[in-house]
Amino acid sequence: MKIGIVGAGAVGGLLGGMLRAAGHDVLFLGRGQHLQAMQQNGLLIKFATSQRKTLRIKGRFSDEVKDLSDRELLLFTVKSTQTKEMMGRLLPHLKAGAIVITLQNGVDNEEILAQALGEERLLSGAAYLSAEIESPGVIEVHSSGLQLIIGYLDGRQSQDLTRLVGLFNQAGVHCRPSAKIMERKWHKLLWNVTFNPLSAATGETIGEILDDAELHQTARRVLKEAVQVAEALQVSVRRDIETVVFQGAEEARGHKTSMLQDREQGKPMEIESICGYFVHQAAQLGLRTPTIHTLYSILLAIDKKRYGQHGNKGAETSEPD
Ligand SMILES: NC(=O)C1=CN([C@@H]2O[C@H](COP(=O)(O)OP(=O)(O)OC[C@H]3O[C@@H](n4cnc5c(N)ncnc54)[C@H](OP(=O)(O)O)[C@@H]3O)[C@@H](O)[C@H]2O)C=CC1
Ligand SMILES: CC(C)(CO)C(=O)C(=O)O
Repeated sequence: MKIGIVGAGAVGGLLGGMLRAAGHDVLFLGRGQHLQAMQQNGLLIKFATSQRKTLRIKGRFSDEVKDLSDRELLLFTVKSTQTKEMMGRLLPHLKAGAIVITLQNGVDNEEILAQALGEERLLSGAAYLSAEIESPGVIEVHSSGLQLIIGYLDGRQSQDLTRLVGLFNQAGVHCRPSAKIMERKWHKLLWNVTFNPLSAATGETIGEILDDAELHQTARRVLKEAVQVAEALQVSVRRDIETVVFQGAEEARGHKTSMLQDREQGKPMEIESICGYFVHQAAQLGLRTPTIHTLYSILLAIDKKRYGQHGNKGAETSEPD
């Protein structure tokens, strides 16, 4: 199958690399020094916790969106700050009938992508893995497992879905289908909103947040506010969500959230998708989310300092101060 990786960073590079290693024809779209390093030496994937310690991937690495025009499957893995712009650039080059899977965090990317593409060939996926670009051309994987749950937005079961699930499993990525993918994405988002903004604002790891009595209570307040918004939006939230989120956090004690990594690396943070989304929905629903709102203001102020008046929204084209 001809596969294209739209944003060959941590998630895209890792999953594309696994698919390439399984024998698929993969084209990686990237940019900057990371792309140059991949073009020169291939992509190196280091598994920090697994027996299979490294994987050297030789493939096609490009910064030209038009090179994706013969791809049958596209993994959409840019940060959510770049969703709209990237989809706008990709759309004119998409092969008729090509399938797109977004593996981004948050629940708002699907709306933007569906508006451009329609829902017929759009899937969403929840990626349970932890990876980062360690240095140009090198991706380090921190999680011991790589898990994906994928599905069509309307819950449709189809041969295409079965085929895609098989494709990932054959490549060593544990994948299962879901008829309720957006419910899954919401559950992941509830984890992300609980820890990502707080960690990015304070510089603390998950374990440090759990061990600090004040921050721990703040995280619990964030989750309560977020669940209130989710339920007002008719999302079916599991009853034991608090237990599940905080148990999951215990298992990720050493983890630096992607938002904190972005802050430390001078990259735009996914403030709107992870945090602003709740603030804006709450405002429309007439709900109060004071803890989330405070974190949102702090993160916006951080990005304003780094990127100027437009903050995160201007970050695609501005360099950090
Ligand atoms: N990392 C993780 O462990 C997990 C991440 N996620 C989610 O997955 C999504 C992707 O995250 P992640 O992989 O960490 O992000 P990365 O920043 O590592 O990867 C995105 C890549 O896309 C590149 N890119 C952006 N715009 C363009 C462009 N116009 N042309 C070419 N390349 C481009 C980026 O380059 P540049 O750096 O120059 O912008 C970067 O290399 C996010 O929504 C994240 O929340 C979900 C689960 C786990
Ligand atoms: C915790 C993790 C890595 C999910 O697996 C994540 O989504 C993040 O840090 O943003």
